[in-house]
Amino acid sequence: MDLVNHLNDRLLFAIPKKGRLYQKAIEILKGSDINFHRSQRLDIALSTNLPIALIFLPAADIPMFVGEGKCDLGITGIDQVREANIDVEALMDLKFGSCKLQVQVPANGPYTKPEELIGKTIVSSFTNLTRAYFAQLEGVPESQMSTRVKFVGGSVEASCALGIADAIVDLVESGETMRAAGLTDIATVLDTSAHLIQSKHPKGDLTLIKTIKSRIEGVLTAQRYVYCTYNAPKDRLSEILVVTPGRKAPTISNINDDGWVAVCAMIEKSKKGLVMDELKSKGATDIIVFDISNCRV
Ligand SMILES: Nc1ncnc2c1ncn2[C@@H]1O[C@H](COP(=O)(O)OP(=O)(O)OP(=O)(O)O)[C@@H](O)[C@H]1O
Ligand SMILES: O=P(O)(O)OC[C@H]1O[C@H](OP(=O)(O)OP(=O)(O)O)[C@H](O)[C@@H]1O
Repeated sequence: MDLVNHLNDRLLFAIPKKGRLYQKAIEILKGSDINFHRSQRLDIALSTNLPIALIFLPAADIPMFVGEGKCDLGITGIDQVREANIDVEALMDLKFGSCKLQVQVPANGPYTKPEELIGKTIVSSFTNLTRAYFAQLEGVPESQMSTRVKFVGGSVEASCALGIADAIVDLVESGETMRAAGLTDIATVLDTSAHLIQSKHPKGDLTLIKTIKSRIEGVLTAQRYVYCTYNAPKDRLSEILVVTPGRKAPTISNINDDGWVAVCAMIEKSKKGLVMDELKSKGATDIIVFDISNCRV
């Protein structure tokens, strides 16, 4: 099938084609019921249930495609958006791909503060952000800065050991790569995570964009919350409800026992242990927690 000829009447949605963001981005699409079949080695996939075409691109190229309006929506790291210095709308923090862009130096070397690197050589894949950071540190425009910034596309962490850099600016999540290369961090240039981004001048159907956004919000909410239900004695209800206020308010239903009601509320997954302990200690019984597979909020 000539896929390119099927793109005109579809909303183009840019997705990272590989790397750290790929798997989680695919999970978001699945959770949002955006079904598609991607043929091997093809970077375009037509959704089978919505007028959407998924365009698989390197994470670093997505800001440009969305910024220039070639794609209406995209998923990429906010680091890539800032590095590309392209004007797009950051619609939503997707809460994955979280890491820091950091200044790193040899752990047993002479540098302990970024100011000590002024006039030295820094290697990074994020040369624009690195230049901007050191120009600001020097207090001069980039055209006048003395710090040299060189580009390396990958394995940036090897640059100091190989003698091409005094320091690097690279992403750190667990810190394993940094420590394995004998480096330590001395400053943070940027905190980043994956975002849903939108063109400032979308060409596609605005209602569809709104629907996609609401579905993705639903996926994120379903990941963050669980559904909690329990029975509560009426005479302690007010103190028990404080524990599970719900997103809007808890649902309270009568049950076939005059002294009791059933309560349902969404609670934060990360707090469920504490919430269940507290409910029990205040007299609630039959406390059950369910995962939420999907929701709209
Ligand atoms: N260790 C990490 N932890 C979390 N997020 C990361 C990490 N490394 C990168 N990211 C995020 O993923 C984005 C893409 O990085 P990645 O290293 O996957 O790039 P890539 O060049 O597309 O893939 P590859 O490294 O496989 O060539 C980064 O811009 C950042 O937002
Ligand atoms: O702090 P950590 O958990 O070790 O993660 C940091 C590493 O992850 C990224 O690289 P990636 O592994 O994606 O490969 P790359 O160097 O080819 O980009 C990043 O560039 C760091 O090297």
